[in-house]
Amino acid sequence: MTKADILYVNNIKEIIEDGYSTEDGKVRPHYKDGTPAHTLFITQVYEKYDISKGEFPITTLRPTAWKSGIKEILWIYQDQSNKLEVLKNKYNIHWWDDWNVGDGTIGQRYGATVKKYDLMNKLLNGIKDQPYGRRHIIDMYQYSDFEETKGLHPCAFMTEWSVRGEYLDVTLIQRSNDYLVAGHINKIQYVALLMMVAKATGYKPGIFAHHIQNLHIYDRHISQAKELLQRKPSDKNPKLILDTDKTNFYDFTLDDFKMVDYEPIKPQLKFELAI
Ligand SMILES: Nc1nc(=O)c2c([nH]1)NC[C@@H]1CN(c3ccc(C(=O)N[C@@H](CCC(=O)O)C(=O)O)cc3)CN21
Ligand SMILES: O=c1ccn([C@H]2C[C@H](O)[C@@H](COP(=O)(O)O)O2)c(=O)[nH]1
Repeated sequence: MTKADILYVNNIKEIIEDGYSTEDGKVRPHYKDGTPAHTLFITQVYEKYDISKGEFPITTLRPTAWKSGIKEILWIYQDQSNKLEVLKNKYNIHWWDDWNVGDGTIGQRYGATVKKYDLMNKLLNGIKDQPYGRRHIIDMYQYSDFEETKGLHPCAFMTEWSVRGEYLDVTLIQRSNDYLVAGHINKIQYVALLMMVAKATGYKPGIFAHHIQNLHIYDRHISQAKELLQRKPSDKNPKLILDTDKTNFYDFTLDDFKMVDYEPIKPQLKFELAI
């Protein structure tokens, strides 16, 4: 059982047993049939994985769409796009379709924000020019962007980066996390980003930390959560590897990544999305 599996099971148990229910109030998301999508949630969850010591945040209790997750990261930070057409045609990902704001985009959000403020280049140049700087931050939570267009506010919205000798560490700050639909994917995505930024700036991937303000399970996902608690994890310790000589951040592709020792428990679970 990996560290990730232990934390995954503990968080699911804590949410089911001690989570606070939103049923006493109004909520924004709803299911396709119009029913409000309530959650059980816990707050201020913090996890730390030392990638340089072989720790890796992937659960083996279910398959994780890690390839699609990495492709979404390329869409945000390399293409710096908010266009669903790019996500579909270039990467064959459809999971943002329900958040089309009406013009084929997800609004002035995520990749469009990275582009508007040139956040990725500022980060890469900042780390190269002043390694021990304490201002290496990407912040996609921009209120002026929210006023510009409709759209879901970014969930995994901020990263803070630190050089520590030969290592690069990152903290992902996430305001809201749909634990069973995206929780497992979000972590892999940002380890992949850590690996790419580290390679592009000449460091080794160090510590990945993740702070989640509101970690929730939707009411229509509770039976799947209980099913996960019944499963026995794999005895393997999977790892993601970025295996390439490339050093230009914008040249990395999915094919440069390999997942080794990955034998997740099947079958995959199905979820009704809260929109
Ligand atoms: N309620 C909610 N949860 C989310 O996780 C979420 C949103 N809304 N809104 C925007 C995006 C869309 N996200 C999604 C939506 C669906 C899948 C999903 O269905 N994943 C399946 C299929 C993977 C595949 O296509 O390969 C999975 O097995 O992980 C994943 C992330 C993450 N975000
Ligand atoms: O990368 C992502 C994107 C979205 N989510 C989830 C978290 C919430 O369940 C919804 C967003 O709803 P809000 O009411 O805006 O919080 O999407 C995620 O977990 N990861």
